[in-house]
Amino acid sequence: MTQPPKTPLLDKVAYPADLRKLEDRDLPQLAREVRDEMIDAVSRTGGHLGAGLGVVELTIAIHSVFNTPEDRLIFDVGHQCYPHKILTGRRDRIRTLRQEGGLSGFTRRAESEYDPFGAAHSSTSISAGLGMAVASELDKTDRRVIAVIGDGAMSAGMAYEALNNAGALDARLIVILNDNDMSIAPPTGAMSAYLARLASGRTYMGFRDFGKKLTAYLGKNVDRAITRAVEHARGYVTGGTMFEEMGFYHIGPIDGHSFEHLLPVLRNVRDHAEGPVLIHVVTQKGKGYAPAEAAADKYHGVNKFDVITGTQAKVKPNAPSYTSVFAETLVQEAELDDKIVGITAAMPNGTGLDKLASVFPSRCFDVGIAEQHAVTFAAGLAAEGFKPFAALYSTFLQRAYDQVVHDVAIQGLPVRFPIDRAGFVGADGPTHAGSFDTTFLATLPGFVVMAAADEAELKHMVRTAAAYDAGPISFRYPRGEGVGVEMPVRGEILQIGKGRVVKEGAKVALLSFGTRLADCLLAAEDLDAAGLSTTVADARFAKPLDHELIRQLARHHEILITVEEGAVGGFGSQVMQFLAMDGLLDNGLKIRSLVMPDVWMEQAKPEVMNAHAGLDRAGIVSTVFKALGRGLAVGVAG
Ligand SMILES: Cc1ncc(C[n+]2csc(CCOP(=O)(O)OP(=O)(O)O)c2C)c(N)n1
Ligand SMILES: CC(=O)[C@@H](O)[C@H](O)COP(=O)(O)O
Ligand SMILES: [Mg+2]
Repeated sequence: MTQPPKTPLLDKVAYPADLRKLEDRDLPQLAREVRDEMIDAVSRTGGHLGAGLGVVELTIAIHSVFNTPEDRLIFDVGHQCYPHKILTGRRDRIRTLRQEGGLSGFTRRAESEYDPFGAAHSSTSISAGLGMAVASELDKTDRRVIAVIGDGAMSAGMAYEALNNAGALDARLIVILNDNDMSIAPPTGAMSAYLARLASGRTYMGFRDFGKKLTAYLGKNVDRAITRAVEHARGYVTGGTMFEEMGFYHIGPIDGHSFEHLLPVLRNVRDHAEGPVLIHVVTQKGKGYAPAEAAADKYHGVNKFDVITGTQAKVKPNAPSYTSVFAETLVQEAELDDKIVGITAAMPNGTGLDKLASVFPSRCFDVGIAEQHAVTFAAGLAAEGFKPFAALYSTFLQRAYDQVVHDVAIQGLPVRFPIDRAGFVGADGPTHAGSFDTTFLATLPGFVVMAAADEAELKHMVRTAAAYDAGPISFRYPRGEGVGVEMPVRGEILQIGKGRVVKEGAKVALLSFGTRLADCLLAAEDLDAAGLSTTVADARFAKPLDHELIRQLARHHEILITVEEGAVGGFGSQVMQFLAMDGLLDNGLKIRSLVMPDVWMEQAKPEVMNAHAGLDRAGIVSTVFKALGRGLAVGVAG
């Protein structure tokens, strides 16, 4: 491990107020030191590296020019905010990023007054900023609001809804479009191509001169149409037509790594802008760290790494990851069925759909950060007889809920929903936990909702989903590696609504939905050893439920425990509702539902989060003992 870098200038800058005492000529040195500090910190913690490296100068320039935190600075997604955290009183904890008990990897209101709006999901900054700008006008304060949004985040519909509204309201909002020509993967879509044209066809302008000219044109009482015509005639403004037509004053492209470009523009905008302004800033993801600059993904998200070589720590997996099993099985099925197509919302690598794209490029679609569109696009394909797999992370599927309900479920369209990152995801914390999918899907009439207990089950579920044409169907699986079970050459088609008994017992029944099955089996060992003969069943389906199986478990056991890595309202609630309506609760059955607790659980390793949630072996055993009114037996896990 290398020593932390020497940072003499940064050592004098704990807060933006310190930064504002520096001369402009000191800022490049400060930027070098912030970069060194960030690289060192992330090399120890892992996390989002490339995006933060790309906005070091921009972050310094904004804090230097604007009066944060009184002026509001909002980072879209928030994964690029590490330099901001270093400069806003959190440097002493920067090496706790994303660790249990440490700093969040995103902006969070609870963490600092310099984080006026929390994020982690993309494309919310312009809306939130507009709300704040309007609040400032209503409150008659003289506050500036700055939203920094990436070119990837600009692919989401919500960003355009906000631009549309901001232009109409003529609010005093400053949008900085941080264009590094990258999303997590290379960006896709017509908008990305448009930005690339704006950025590449022009040279950066002479900004000292430009800054002076800008002054005259930014006031509220200025007729922007005349101003624009004059500017175009004089060549002060290049491109940007689309933003201008939406009512924004568009400046750029400007070099986001040059303080000479950034400072005069930001100062002019601060002092003179009255209406909405969009500054198109061009940056390089991974800037200033050679291994990141050279990497195809620009080190978007990294494990711990060696600072000298850039080599990331690799943990040797014991089993294939769920994502890779899904991806390989989908390719296998797609080879046999040309109606299968894949859809990702800007997560080709994370969902494994890059594998499908490499084999069948014309049958795999990266639609950008556009989950709502992804789902309705899939619905359109399904309506025409295709078999779309809309592969989304559980947390991002939340954004497309009305599309799931209105465009897919009500019409009974056979869209397949592979749901990755279901359950606790670890370092990304509560914004990314896959908590709610079972709850919000199993409540929809006609939906088939599955969860894989291990990687072989996942293979069966991919095949089952491919074969199922009667309506929407989903299957969830977690982040990380599988259990290490033997894998079938090809998945089986599961009978819809049928679970399986994995281990027979007589007194206690553990009914698992998803990958908690492994802990149920371990808990059963402890319970058997304590004289409590335990049955373990894998429900496979939260909808339709296996009524026969549940009846059998309820009738022949004293206690029934459901276990799932999801929020209340999901599988356990479905089971409870069935038991209640079937009269099976009337005969003294002891039933407990183990779910994620009703709090926003902070980041930690997933196994730690499961233990805190009482969803691990010890938690299951302890629930059984409590239900039976017994203390924990000595020697039993816990
Ligand atoms: C709604 C939503 N979908 C997907 C993601 C995953 N995601 C995080 S960052 C990112 C790329 C963002 O690209 P950009 O805004 O250009 O920022 P950059 O990393 O290039 O700085 C994606 C797809 C997300 N955070 N939120
Ligand atoms: C910021 C963001 O939303 C993504 O970068 C996310 O952190 C990726 O998560 P995985 O590492 O689970 O793919
Ligand atoms: Mg980008």
